[in-house]
Amino acid sequence: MTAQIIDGKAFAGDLRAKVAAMVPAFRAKAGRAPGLAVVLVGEDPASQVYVRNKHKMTIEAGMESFEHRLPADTSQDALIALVHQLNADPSVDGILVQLPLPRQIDESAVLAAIDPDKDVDGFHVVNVGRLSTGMAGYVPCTPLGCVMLLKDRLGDLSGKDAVVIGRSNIVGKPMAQLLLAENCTVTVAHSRTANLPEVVRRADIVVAAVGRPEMVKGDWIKPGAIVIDVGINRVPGAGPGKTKLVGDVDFAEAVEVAGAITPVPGGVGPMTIAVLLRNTLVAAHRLAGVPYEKGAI
Ligand SMILES: NC(=O)C1=CN([C@@H]2O[C@H](COP(=O)(O)OP(=O)(O)OC[C@H]3O[C@@H](n4cnc5c(N)ncnc54)[C@H](OP(=O)(O)O)[C@@H]3O)[C@@H](O)[C@H]2O)C=CC1
Ligand SMILES: Nc1nc(=O)c2c([nH]1)NC[C@@H]1CN(c3ccc(C(=O)N[C@@H](CCC(=O)O)C(=O)O)cc3)C=[N+]21
Ligand SMILES: [Mg+2]
Repeated sequence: MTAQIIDGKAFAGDLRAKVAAMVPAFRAKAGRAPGLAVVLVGEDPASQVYVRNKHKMTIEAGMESFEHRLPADTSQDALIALVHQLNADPSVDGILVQLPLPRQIDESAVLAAIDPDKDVDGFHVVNVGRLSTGMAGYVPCTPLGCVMLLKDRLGDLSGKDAVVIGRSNIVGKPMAQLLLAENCTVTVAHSRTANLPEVVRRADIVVAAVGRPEMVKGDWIKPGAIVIDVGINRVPGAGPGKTKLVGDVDFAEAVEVAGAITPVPGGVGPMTIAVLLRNTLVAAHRLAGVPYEKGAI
């Protein structure tokens, strides 16, 4: 049996179309477009690609995109001053500071400076606390995108055994919180986990967010399990100087065992940007006082 391939790119395209379809009504009521500000510090090539894609898709959704590019030697105070300026700007509904930041800058200090009501990444401690206590708030885009794909495939997730590999603040931990909120039995694995293959073999749902190319092997997967591969790893490709993207899961092996699996590229990655636009639309409604039908998208 070969796994079904979960087409995150198509799902994300539908989600972006739904967001775009709601923008004209918002514009009519609020007298302005939703606005997303993206701040990039330094010249990391991968980050530049993501920021360019975000800008393009924000415009395509009918929203305003404000790009702020700062040099790699920017001070923490200067970055926080920009964040304060964006907090106060009524045309900005969402603020995203691209991570990772250069080493002279304390990430948590910058995230703490973002107005929680504009924190469309869901990284501010207030939104982290809201997620873990079941209050409404902004949920990190990548994990929320993963849950959307899982619910589309499985419907109700109640009672499923889920294993999340990775415990970062931006993927693993919020992923575990969301699965818990969906009534999964959640195990969070990490670099100190003993017998990782055995732990993964128990899971009906496997979410891999590790950053190690093709680490999760086919014989770690319970037959029929759903595999969500968050990993984005650039590795040498066919031919000199060529590179390709692979996930944290050995796709060729896992596809023979899993019930369904996300590919890399074309799986979770495109969902992240679509959810970012969705969160920005929600933020715009809240900040402008325009009612947003709960669960509209
Ligand atoms: N598709 C998307 O939109 C996004 C993709 N990503 C990708 O997801 C991956 C993870 O990102 P991120 O969470 O930021 O990464 P981090 O490096 O912040 O976290 C990696 C986690 O994996 C764990 N880990 C490392 N090695 C092992 C191992 N051998 N066995 C088990 N666990 C291990 C670490 O454990 P410990 O805590 O013990 O060190 C850590 O918790 C990356 O490939 C990244 O590029 C990230 C964000 C968005
Ligand atoms: N504040 C902040 N928020 C983030 O959400 C954030 C961040 N910082 N820093 C970096 C990570 C990574 N990330 C991705 C977004 C889209 C794709 C994506 O679209 N991937 C495509 C391929 C893209 C390519 O070809 O390189 C795909 O998987 O099909 C991947 C990764 C968001 N991140
Ligand atoms: Mg990190």
